[in-house]
Amino acid sequence: MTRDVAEAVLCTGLAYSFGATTAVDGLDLAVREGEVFGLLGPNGAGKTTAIRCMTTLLPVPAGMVRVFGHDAAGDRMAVRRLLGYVPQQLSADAGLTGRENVALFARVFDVPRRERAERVGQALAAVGLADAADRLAGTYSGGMVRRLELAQALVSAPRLLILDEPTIGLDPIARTGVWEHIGAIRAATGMTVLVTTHSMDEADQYCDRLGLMHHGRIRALGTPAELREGLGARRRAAGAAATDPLPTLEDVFRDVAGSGLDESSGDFRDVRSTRRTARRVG
Ligand SMILES: Nc1ncnc2c1ncn2[C@@H]1O[C@H](COP(=O)(O)OP(=O)(O)OP(=O)(O)O)[C@@H](O)[C@H]1O
Repeated sequence: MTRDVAEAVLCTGLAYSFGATTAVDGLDLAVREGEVFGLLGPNGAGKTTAIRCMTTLLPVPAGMVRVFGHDAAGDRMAVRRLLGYVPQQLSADAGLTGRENVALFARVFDVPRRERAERVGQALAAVGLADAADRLAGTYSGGMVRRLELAQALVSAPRLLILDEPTIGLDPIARTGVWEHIGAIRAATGMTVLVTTHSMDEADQYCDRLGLMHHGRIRALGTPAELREGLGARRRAAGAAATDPLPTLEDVFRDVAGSGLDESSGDFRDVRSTRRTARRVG
């Protein structure tokens, strides 16, 4: 047990299938306490399914997932108390104000009644929504909705924040805003962050370490620089000139995922994702 405690998340041979479809296929992963860990991978790689297992939303056998040493199967409530989760799907209610949305989560997560109003105010301030707190969420821009969802996840003061594609569908300024708030909150609290993203630029800029998933498993793991340099070294060993430019993260991604980027099934999923986002922010 003590060996695992420094790890915010430890997945050991994590496997999950939907009927005949294997979504996660023996995932081994350790997310270290305090880091921002990015989970990358083409559409259908199994990222969301893996995350849903970590959050206990999908049931897994004992021993496959531990969160700060607590087993996701045997100790579900302890795991849930430790984490905040921002799913891809809209979790804010357009008919409530920002403050009411966050207060709802405070109640659900058992924030003590006496502390609730203060904690809700703090969470809204932490994501830059103090001034807009009493407006209906239906009047918010896409970036504000995402930050509101961040506040909902933060109100229970989680040690681990899990975000599934937090910037999808947002313009560049709103994206930067979301990341800056995540960075500031993490600096203030030491919280661990696990994030999925399709943006190589964001992964490079904001994540301490990355895991590239393909067909349900981690295929490459390291800091963005380690991943780029590793591919560069393999290319030189295979005959590339030493003067060739260093590979980009996108090159690393293509090297790992190969045809996964071009699968026609990915296009449909992409479109579905984008539509989902358009609906959320519309
Ligand atoms: N509820 C479900 N029922 C059946 N199959 C599912 C379900 N959810 C996911 N899958 C399948 O499991 C596999 C992994 O999907 P998952 O959503 O975990 O991938 P992902 O890496 O998160 O993809 P994306 O980047 O598009 O979000 C895919 O083949 C997908 O079609």
